[in-house]
Amino acid sequence: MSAEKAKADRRRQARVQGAWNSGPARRSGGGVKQTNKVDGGDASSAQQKPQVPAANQEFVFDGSVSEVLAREAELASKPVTVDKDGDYELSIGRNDVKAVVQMRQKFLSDAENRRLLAELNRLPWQQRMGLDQGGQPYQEPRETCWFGRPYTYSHVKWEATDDSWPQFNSVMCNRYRDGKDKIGWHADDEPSLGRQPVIASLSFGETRRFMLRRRDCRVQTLRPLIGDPITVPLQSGDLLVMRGSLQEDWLHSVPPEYHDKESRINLTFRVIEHSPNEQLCLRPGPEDNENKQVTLSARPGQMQAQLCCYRPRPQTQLLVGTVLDDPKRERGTVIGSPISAAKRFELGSPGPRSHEATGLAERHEAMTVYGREARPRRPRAEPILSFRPARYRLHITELNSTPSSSAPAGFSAQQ
Ligand SMILES: O=C(O)CCC(=O)C(=O)O
Ligand SMILES: [Fe+2]
Repeated sequence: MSAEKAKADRRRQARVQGAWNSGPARRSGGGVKQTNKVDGGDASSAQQKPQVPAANQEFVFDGSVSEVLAREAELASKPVTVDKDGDYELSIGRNDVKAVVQMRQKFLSDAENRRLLAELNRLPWQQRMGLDQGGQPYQEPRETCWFGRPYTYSHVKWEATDDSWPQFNSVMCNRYRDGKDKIGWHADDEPSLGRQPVIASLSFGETRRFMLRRRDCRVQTLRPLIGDPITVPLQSGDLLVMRGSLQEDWLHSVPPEYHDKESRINLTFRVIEHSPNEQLCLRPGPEDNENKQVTLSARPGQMQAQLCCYRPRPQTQLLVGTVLDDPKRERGTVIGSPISAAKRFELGSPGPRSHEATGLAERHEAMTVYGREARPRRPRAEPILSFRPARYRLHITELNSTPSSSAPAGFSAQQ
């Protein structure tokens, strides 16, 4: 059977097993259930592709993952617009974590929106220089402003409504002065945001198109079918929340417009878990013997990563070198070569994007890295993110050696 025919068969099968309806989602035992609430787009292209859903209908699916993928592919084969309030499940990612956008139109009242917009225009906007992927400098095609920890902007208050809402501690501000200003395809997937971050975006001023497109496809053969972007027209006062695997599996952008546009301001509220290469400078105070520790990252119901610094008894010969993991004791211990001078520690979790933190330890001071399980708030499902001491790499270099120097002084260990 040719690949084309196999694809067509899969799509036909998905059509037979799934059914569009306008009522509430049907419960089913077992299988994969996916509820999509998407608009179908314009009528002319709907004619070419007969299985496109009508506006506001729901698709309830009982079937295998490959059938769901075929269904997704069919949906993605024509442009989709997210322009109504609702929670949109765009795809199912690793560990069955869904990529979700939540739309709340007119989240802010017009009066509140106007008042905030006037205030926002007075922020210290800058047009900053960045480096593109080839390392070439470029000027950002919009104005930006950042408020990180501590969070000082106080006009927008977020009350947690349930424990899946994080306590935002930072906000990225973008000002698109006219239709030419834009932000290119990207995902907010920096290590400092943690895995599967919740990002809340508030828009002010001119309506602009926020676009979403699949970064990749889990089933290679479907790749050509997954590609048309989803359009989210973001109007003044709209709240859009990105969560789940959205940053892993999707890219987003605000493209330039080819007709006149007024200025638009967008705020994206985020949780910065830690800054890469942050100097933790964990040192027990000279006078006291107090141990110090810092939490690198913590998520409700999941492992907490901590870096702990303590002053051992004077007669202890301190050894530094690798991180041992003892799941029973739930801690890693730093052992190895003796510390003779101040050392720099770089702590990173493995994987394509490593989370890194740097700590300092002086003679007679020890660093311990450990993860401990936070008390789960709800029954633990498949963990989305777990920090396990055994998976940490600990690099030890002399303080005065540059990070890029080939072989670190001392030694470098990887579990
Ligand atoms: O302007 C927007 O709606 C999106 C901004 C954005 O994606 C970002 O700041 O990362
Ligand atoms: Fe973004």
